[in-house]
Amino acid sequence: MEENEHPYTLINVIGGTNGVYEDHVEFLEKHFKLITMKEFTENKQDLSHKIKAIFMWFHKPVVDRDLLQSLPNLKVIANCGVGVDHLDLKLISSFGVKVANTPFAVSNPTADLGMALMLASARRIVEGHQIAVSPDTKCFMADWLGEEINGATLGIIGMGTIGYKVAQRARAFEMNILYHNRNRRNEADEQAVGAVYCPKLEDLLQGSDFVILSVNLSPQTQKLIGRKELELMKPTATLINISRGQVVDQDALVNALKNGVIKAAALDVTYPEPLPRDHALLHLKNVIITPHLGSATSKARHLMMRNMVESILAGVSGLPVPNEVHV
Ligand SMILES: O=C(O)C(=O)CO
Repeated sequence: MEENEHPYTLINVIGGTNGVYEDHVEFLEKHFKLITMKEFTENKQDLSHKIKAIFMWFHKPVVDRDLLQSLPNLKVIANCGVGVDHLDLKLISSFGVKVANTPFAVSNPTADLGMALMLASARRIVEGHQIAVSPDTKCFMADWLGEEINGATLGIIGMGTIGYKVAQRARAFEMNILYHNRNRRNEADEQAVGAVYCPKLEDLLQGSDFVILSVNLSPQTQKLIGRKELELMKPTATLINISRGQVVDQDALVNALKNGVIKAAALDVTYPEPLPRDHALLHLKNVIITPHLGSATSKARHLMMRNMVESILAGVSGLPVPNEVHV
């Protein structure tokens, strides 16, 4: 393809662990002329009218009013992942720019990770590994007792695509399922996984052995789980977060974990990420933390990239944008 046939796009990070991998770059280059943020900054005059799309890989580049003003022909921003809480959707839409995300690419691996965290916490996998590899360990199969999840009650807060996939998995583990969501799911969906709707969050919190957070971050869900909510949970319960760190009041969580208000937490997300090395959550024995691994599988990352390319190609051609996020 000739260079001038390419719709222009803007890509920020290439290479590195959090970047766009080499084979992904080759794939993108089949469709687009790629311009890095650095190249754009150094040559704004020439490039600003040419750029029609932003390829947003893990929150980069930062899209603010200045950037939007400097890209008069921008049509679409494709965001990797489902969460768009780092984007000011109203501002972007006021520039006539569309935003797309990749909800289907991330839902299975994120739901899998929720189950992995629940099982790891219940069966003390991380502690078990440390015991197994410790030079001081003399005997196995002693007192490292955990809990079984079958027959336990899982409360799912946020029954969107990811929450529902968690429910499907939990059903296979013979768990009882409660859920709380803005909108109740239809009867067929509920029956397929045996989920019971809790219009009141407190009923879910009081009745669950494991509580998993799979809500979007919004002003309504910011610090949804604070001191009051933690105190409603069973002292034997575990909190699992696969949504966003800000959904939990972390100071309240630290207190709850230190004082036996709840038993344990398993967190794929924190605020900030990573936590400062002296943060209390990193030093509590009853906490497992993973570094935001929800969508971190090679299958998901490739699918994300493919979905983003599809959204950009449609957006720059004025066609309906697949996976458009509406304000
Ligand atoms: O898709 C996202 O936004 C995620 O954070 C997946 O973990």
